[in-house]
Amino acid sequence: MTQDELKQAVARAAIEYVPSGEIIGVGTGSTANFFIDELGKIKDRIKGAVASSEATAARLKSHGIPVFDLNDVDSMSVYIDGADEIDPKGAMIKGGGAALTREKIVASVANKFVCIADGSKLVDVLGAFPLPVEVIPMAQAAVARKLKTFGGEPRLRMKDGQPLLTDNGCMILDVVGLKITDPAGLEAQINNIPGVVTVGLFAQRGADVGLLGTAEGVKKLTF
Ligand SMILES: O=C[C@H](O)[C@H](O)[C@H](O)COP(=O)(O)O
Repeated sequence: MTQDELKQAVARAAIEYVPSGEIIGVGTGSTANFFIDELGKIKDRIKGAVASSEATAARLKSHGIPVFDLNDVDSMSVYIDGADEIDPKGAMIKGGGAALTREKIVASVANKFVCIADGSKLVDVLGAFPLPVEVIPMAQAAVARKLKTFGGEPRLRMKDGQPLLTDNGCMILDVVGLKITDPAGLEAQINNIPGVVTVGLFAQRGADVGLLGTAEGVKKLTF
């Protein structure tokens, strides 16, 4: 099976977690995109969705799925999204697609986080994937100096020769070479650096369910 087929399989499996008549939270990225395409097939069953990025909002709308402003939604049963890495306790690295801040906000309002990913994303220890940190632009050099003290090498994410700007008008530092043995502790420490908007560690609020695509089928993990 190709990686895309594995992503499609978990996207289909996630439909089981979509409650009828409700608004759900929807993540960002290639796996989330496959999920949105599946959601489009059952769109009449749901009231709508809250999007974690402009790209996701556009894709939801292209399927005719109503997109709600988070400020108009008090709670959601479920948030469904991909991950760059997930560990055996459900802690994740996210933000490879630069959507980490809105993803963390929307996920925080949902009762259940369902992580959908191909099986290669399951790791024993987080950190082989560079850890994204969204920063206020005027603070990026100062934050980078602080991040070095954690033992990693921060690199400013670029696009077309310019620093990439997120949906929030901020920049991303990707921290290479971290071996993350205490994800929740590191999440708190990095979030505490002035100028950091969000760190792409989702450990204090990790996944509740993992649907992982493998050649043998979709494996379900509960955390
Ligand atoms: O910012 C992007 C998100 O955190 C994605 O959920 C993550 O990068 C995984 O993306 P993909 O499903 O494309 O591997």
